[in-house]
Amino acid sequence: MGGPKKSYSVSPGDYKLLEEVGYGASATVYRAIYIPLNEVVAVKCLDLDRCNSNLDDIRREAQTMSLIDHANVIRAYCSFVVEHCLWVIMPFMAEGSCLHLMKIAYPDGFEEATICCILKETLKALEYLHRHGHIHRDVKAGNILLDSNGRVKLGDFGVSACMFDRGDRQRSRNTFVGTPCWMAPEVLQPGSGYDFKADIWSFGITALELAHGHAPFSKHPPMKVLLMTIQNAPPGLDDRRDKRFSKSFKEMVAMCLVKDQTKRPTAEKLLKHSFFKHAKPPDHSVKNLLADLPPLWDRVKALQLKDAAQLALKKMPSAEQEALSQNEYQRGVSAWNFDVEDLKIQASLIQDDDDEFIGIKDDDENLRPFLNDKVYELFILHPIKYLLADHTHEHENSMDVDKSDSRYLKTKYQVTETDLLDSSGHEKADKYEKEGSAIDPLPSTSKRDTEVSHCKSQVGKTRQTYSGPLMPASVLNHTPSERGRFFERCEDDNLSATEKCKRDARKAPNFSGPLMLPNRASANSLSAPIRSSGYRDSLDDKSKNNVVQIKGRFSVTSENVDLVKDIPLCTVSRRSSQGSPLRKSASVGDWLDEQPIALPKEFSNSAIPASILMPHLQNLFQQTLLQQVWFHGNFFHPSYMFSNKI
Ligand SMILES: Nc1ncnc2c1ncn2[C@@H]1O[C@H](COP(=O)(O)OP(=O)(O)OP(=O)(O)O)[C@@H](O)[C@H]1O
Repeated sequence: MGGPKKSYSVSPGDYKLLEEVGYGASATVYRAIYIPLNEVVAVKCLDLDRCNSNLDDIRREAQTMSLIDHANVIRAYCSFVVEHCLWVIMPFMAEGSCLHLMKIAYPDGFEEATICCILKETLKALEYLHRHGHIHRDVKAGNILLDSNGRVKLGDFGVSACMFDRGDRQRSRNTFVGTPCWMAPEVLQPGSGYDFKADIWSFGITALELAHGHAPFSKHPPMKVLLMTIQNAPPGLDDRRDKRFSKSFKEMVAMCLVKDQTKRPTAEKLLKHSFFKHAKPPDHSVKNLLADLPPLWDRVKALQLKDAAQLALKKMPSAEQEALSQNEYQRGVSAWNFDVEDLKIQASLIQDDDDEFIGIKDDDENLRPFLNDKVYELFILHPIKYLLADHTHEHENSMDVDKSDSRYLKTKYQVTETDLLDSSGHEKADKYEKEGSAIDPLPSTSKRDTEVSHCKSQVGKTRQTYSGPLMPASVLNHTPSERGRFFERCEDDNLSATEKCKRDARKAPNFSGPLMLPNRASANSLSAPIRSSGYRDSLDDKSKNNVVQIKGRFSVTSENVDLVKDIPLCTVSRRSSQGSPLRKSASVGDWLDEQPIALPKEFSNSAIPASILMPHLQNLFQQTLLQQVWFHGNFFHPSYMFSNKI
């Protein structure tokens, strides 16, 4: 928009990669200089090793992204393949995502005026995308990006959706991408198709995320999130709990979070809602949020550190973890227990909205026994305070940190798992419980110092939370050798940025991003109508009949979807809860052939019994995990995964 478009070369040598400014399930994002124009850009390095897609398809998808032309949507300047990566060159959004901003400085969410402004800009982006036939499919605070002027753009459009797909084009159009907490019920539910209204649901969830600092159900394991989305009443702003928000905000959110997608408003209509009438311009209200924050890359490192600490906790042997997380285990919400009976228990434990608040602080709270109070407060609860402080004398009691604390804070980010955890976490937990106070930090050792100096930001890239990731048991229940492998991935300062990028692309997978659920080909059957208007006419007649989804200019159809062919079957067989054998294919289609999942009419959206939902959801998970097994080949061996109760 506005002015002639600059052109950007497709030569990697023209880009100098600088700091890492973001990471997601499929990509690492760097700040970079485009040397010919001496301009700062963002380079998103997508890992091609993990998708096995046809490169032409991926390129075409990226080109589609480059045609996007709207002030509120991130546009790709160009894209090209560099060894194992697809590099997507984009405008650099210097303040990163709203999610990062909340995590670092606004853990309880933003004020209403700010939320209103961010949401309005996001809605304009959605209105544009929908009008042009795109479904974003991953609307969330993590994909709402801010620049230094407070401008708001919706990012992560298009490419990531295709990155996880495998094989031919038709098949790739039959894969759903999303992140559990933000996924609309119809997307998860057997027997229903979905369309652009799924974005409106995600938009409503994003509104709650911006209001509270986290998405509803975000601390629950993905399986439970799926169940809650389908079975519970829609989340919303509560009159009692959310007194600080206006009636019109609450009403607007409620309109988005209607389970029946046909009753949700379009983006265009929503823009006319009274809530958005008095939205302030972003350079006013959003820019204020950004004052006095450290540079994005420092924030990202701080968050990686926090994630690493949380991950370190989760990597503890199960007995130790159990000692710390008795409550969680008792509630049946341990992350990766896929036993159907257990899942039924989990479902029966889902009672009311308050449930989501039980777990909100779990991750942070779980770290408490292992950290000195001040370290805990600085690093975990208020990382921004630490970032903003003068660390020149951090070894000398700056910020009132004891000398013993500063062993953990040697330099800003040089803290490893070893620093954060006692070698005997269990003992520490016991001691903590007995004494009811924080435990003194471990003495620093030379070995630890060596590890510290070698491991920096890499650890954070395997972040894992309950809200987003699908993390197989094999990841959580690490064997010693896997733990070793994890911490092998240390920063080598001698690597050039380009080498770093290439190296990152080969890293172990990160499951913390979007959940990819195979689209249900039979469920989204020929009869599944596209409920959208406006862009349907652009589809040819043949595809109209079989449309299950529209993605970009491309329609998703159910014909020619041969999901079984050329996808290896896993050797392990398994039974559904009804006792029918499920074939272990990476596709969903063959399973669907054997196990039609259309539900009897009497089961309304919110009243599907767990006994019916469980096999379905279990299957979705299973398929997703199988996808991951297939993608990552040697890294996760199916037999290992299935031996872990999946
Ligand atoms: N153009 C940009 N400028 C600055 N930061 C960016 C830019 N694009 C992405 N980021 C940062 O990088 C993070 C990851 O990017 P992105 O969401 O595109 O990756 P992904 O692997 O597709 O993520 P996801 O897990 O959401 O699918 C974002 O959350 C954001 O913080």
